[in-house]
Amino acid sequence: MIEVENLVKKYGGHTAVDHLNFHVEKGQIYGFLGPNGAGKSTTMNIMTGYLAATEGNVKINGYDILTNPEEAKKCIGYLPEFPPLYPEMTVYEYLKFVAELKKIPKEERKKQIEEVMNMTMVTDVSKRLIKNLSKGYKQRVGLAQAILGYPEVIILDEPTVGLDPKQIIEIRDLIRKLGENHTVILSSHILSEVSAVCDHIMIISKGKLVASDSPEGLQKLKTGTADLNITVLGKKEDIQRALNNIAGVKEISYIEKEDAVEISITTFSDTDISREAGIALAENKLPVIAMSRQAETLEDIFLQLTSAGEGKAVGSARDDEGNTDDKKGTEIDENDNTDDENNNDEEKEAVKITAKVEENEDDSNI
Ligand SMILES: Nc1ncnc2c1ncn2[C@@H]1O[C@H](COP(=O)(O)OP(=O)(O)OP(=O)(O)O)[C@@H](O)[C@H]1O
Repeated sequence: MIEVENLVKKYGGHTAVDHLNFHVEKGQIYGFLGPNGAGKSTTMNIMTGYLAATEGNVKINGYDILTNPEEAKKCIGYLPEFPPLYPEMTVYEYLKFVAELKKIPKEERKKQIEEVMNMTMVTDVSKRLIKNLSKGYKQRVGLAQAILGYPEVIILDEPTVGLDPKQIIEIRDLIRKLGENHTVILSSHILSEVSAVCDHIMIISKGKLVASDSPEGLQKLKTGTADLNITVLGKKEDIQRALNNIAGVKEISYIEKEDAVEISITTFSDTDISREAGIALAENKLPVIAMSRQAETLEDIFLQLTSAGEGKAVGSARDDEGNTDDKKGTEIDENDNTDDENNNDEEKEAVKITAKVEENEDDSNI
């Protein structure tokens, strides 16, 4: 349905998209996931004919987007990161204008406009000027114009940005519904967003595809470990002695503070030694002042993939022949993240900030 081959985009000396290859099959929801600046919008703009590639090509239903743009574009509905809305038009006028541009037969226009307005929940504001709508409602109008004409492929660049939590859930439901009859590709920098709705996730980092798999397949990239962090009052030697005989410990490290020791114990995720460790420390009169256990999450994998090595392929990314690479996780070069440790921290921070923004998103409705 969509074939992206050897795609490269350079902005001056900066390579935003770096030899991307992937295929999109009919009737699935694909998530294009990557941190800010990974190259998602650039790739989507090239796929939809908004931007020319430096190298490589994109075919939609066999039509080359560069040499046969009219036929290729007929198959696509696109919600860009910044939807090209006309602020002086009402919602209905704008959708009518888009329906004309998309050459939807006159007798079908009214019905289709009403259907997509219902689907995107903008019927209530159909007579309002677009410039007076909130960001959330503008985004829905952008989505409505992408769906008009019911194209085979719907491409959505960060479709839930600027929406409040309730609207995010509504738009996710809508995307799931669209996925029943359309191929949908959506981009996001939020892992929970794509894992909630997508059948297949492509992770992009620094312009390269670093993983391409189902959410379940990506789960398998987990190392299956959990970290138990304990802060104990006492001497390191006494604590070491107390914890010495506990089975199931993969790794243990101690950081000595003034009168306390911070212990970090790595175990397999199905082994929880918190109770045993607590008892052993209590029996040795070593007071525990804090204890927490954290299993590795899909988010950790996302952070590892987008900060490790310079975009080495993992997961089952297809090669040019459509073969899949089954060596899941084996090609992440752990020694190759020389200057990326800081990025990892920055990205962790970015993920935290994103989560906060999602939680606090303003719901100023219209
Ligand atoms: N017109 C442009 N001129 C120069 N550099 C650009 C231009 N557009 C994008 N870039 C750069 O290309 C890289 C990829 O940008 P792109 O917008 O595709 O990333 P993204 O993954 O969509 O990020 P975001 O989620 O922040 O939109 C970034 O480093 C960006 O600064």
